[in-house]
Amino acid sequence: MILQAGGITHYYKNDLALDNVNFEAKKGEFIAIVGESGSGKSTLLSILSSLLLPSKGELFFEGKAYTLIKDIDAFRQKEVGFIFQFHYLIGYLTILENIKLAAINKNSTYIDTLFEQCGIEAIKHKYPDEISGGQRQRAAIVRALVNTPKIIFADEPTGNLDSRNSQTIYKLFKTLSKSGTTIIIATHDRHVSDYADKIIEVKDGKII
Ligand SMILES: Nc1ncnc2c1ncn2[C@@H]1O[C@H](COP(=O)(O)OP(=O)(O)OP(=O)(O)O)[C@@H](O)[C@H]1O
Repeated sequence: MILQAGGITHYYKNDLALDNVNFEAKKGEFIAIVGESGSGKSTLLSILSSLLLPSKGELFFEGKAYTLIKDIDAFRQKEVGFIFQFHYLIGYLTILENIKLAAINKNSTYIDTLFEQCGIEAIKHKYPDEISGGQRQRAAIVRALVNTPKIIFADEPTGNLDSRNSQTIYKLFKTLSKSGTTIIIATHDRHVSDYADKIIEVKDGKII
């Protein structure tokens, strides 16, 4: 297992958002966390990705407890990648400059390969407001991949895309997972079941 979580419980002040959740992901697995609004998907994803500390529970990355990871900043920069509903690209920079900003290793050949893989090589010198929403989200995927993470976490990555663009993103996730990157996404979109290896449904803070 690349990621294991046990007994994850989370409270926001006194409100229970997650109740004793267990979760595991294998290398190269594409897992979708689905559920109604407010069910706890984002909270679970934030905890799994180390952005939020749970009130209770244990997390392990490649068998090592998160609490024992000495350099959590390096972990977030190198081992995992993040994609959000809003791409957070910087409007003053071209797509390529946005990617290079995030890249530890600025090797252009590797970055070009990612652009090709995500089908957006033609727009790399454009600015975010000159391209479509689907292209912006694919640029955010290139950025998430640039430091060769082992796991990609995506929170509502297709939340502002139409169904055609959503399918392109899911297909890309599927291809990435087949080449060994673990993909964990939170989404309302049940069409993801056509692509994901595993669907986890969250309801009222519990996995059902
Ligand atoms: N920062 C916060 N402070 C207080 N309560 C919160 C906070 N974030 C989430 N909650 C509450 O925790 C519960 C789970 O929220 P969460 O955002 O994880 O659900 P979700 O399934 O991702 O919802 P959505 O699909 O609408 O994003 C909800 O009851 C929500 O109101």
